[in-house]
Amino acid sequence: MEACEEWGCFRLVNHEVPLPLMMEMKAVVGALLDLPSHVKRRNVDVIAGSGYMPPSPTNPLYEALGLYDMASSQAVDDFSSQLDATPHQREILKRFAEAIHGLAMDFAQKLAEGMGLVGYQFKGWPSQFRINKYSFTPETVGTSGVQIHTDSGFLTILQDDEDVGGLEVMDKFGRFIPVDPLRGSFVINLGDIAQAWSNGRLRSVQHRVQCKEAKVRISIASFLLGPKDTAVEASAELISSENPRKYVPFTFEEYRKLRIATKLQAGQALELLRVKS
Ligand SMILES: O=C(O)CCC(=O)C(=O)O
Ligand SMILES: [Fe+2]
Repeated sequence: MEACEEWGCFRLVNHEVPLPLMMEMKAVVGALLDLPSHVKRRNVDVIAGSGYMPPSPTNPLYEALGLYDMASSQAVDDFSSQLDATPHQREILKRFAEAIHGLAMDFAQKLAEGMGLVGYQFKGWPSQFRINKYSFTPETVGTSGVQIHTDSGFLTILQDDEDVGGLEVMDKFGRFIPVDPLRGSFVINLGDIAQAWSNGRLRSVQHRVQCKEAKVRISIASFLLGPKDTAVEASAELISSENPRKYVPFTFEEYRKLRIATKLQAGQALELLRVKS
């Protein structure tokens, strides 16, 4: 809880996702991202921005494939079919999605307990999954692979590249701190929804990816987004006269649209939803 409040992120070790599954998953996503562009383009958006993101003028070295909703075995199957995944690749994608969704649910539950909320339910919260490839070159060393942002959802389970570093998180004083790779572990990031849901107690961490060396870097980010149909709002237990409500209630969908429309990617969109005092 201290890490979640002070930093909005931490490295998770001693979890139950088997190392061989993590390594096989890394190999599978590497192979999928190596597919020809016309195949990757079949991975179309289910919600805005959820599908294939080809290299762009702003981020020529970055591309990503995505899947919404990883808690749905049908969606995992559809994703696999779009990319002509082999039976082995399908099996790995399925097992990984199940394991990570389970971990996200467990961790969310622990966070709720840590906040003193009894019986809070995250059931039905959708999750999205994005596999990122950064094709760094000698010329790009020192530049940004992904610009500074916060994650818009509740929490992110990131399997960062176990060899190639570059992830940096911002501390409370605005300094970027490198997060060195650690094989077999995950980085947990809290996002904007966690900050609103906790009435500002949990911190949505600003982070970016820098190119440190001329290598291919692959990361697997799984986002537990937010409630599907109900509003994001801090529970009554967290509100008091000394600690009044900080954000107006909003739905995840509204928030996503706000982030896209305003192009405010580093947490400033949430500030627009602050209760005016
Ligand atoms: O590639 C990484 O390590 C981080 C990616 C990231 O921040 C994201 O996909 O939101
Ligand atoms: Fe992120």
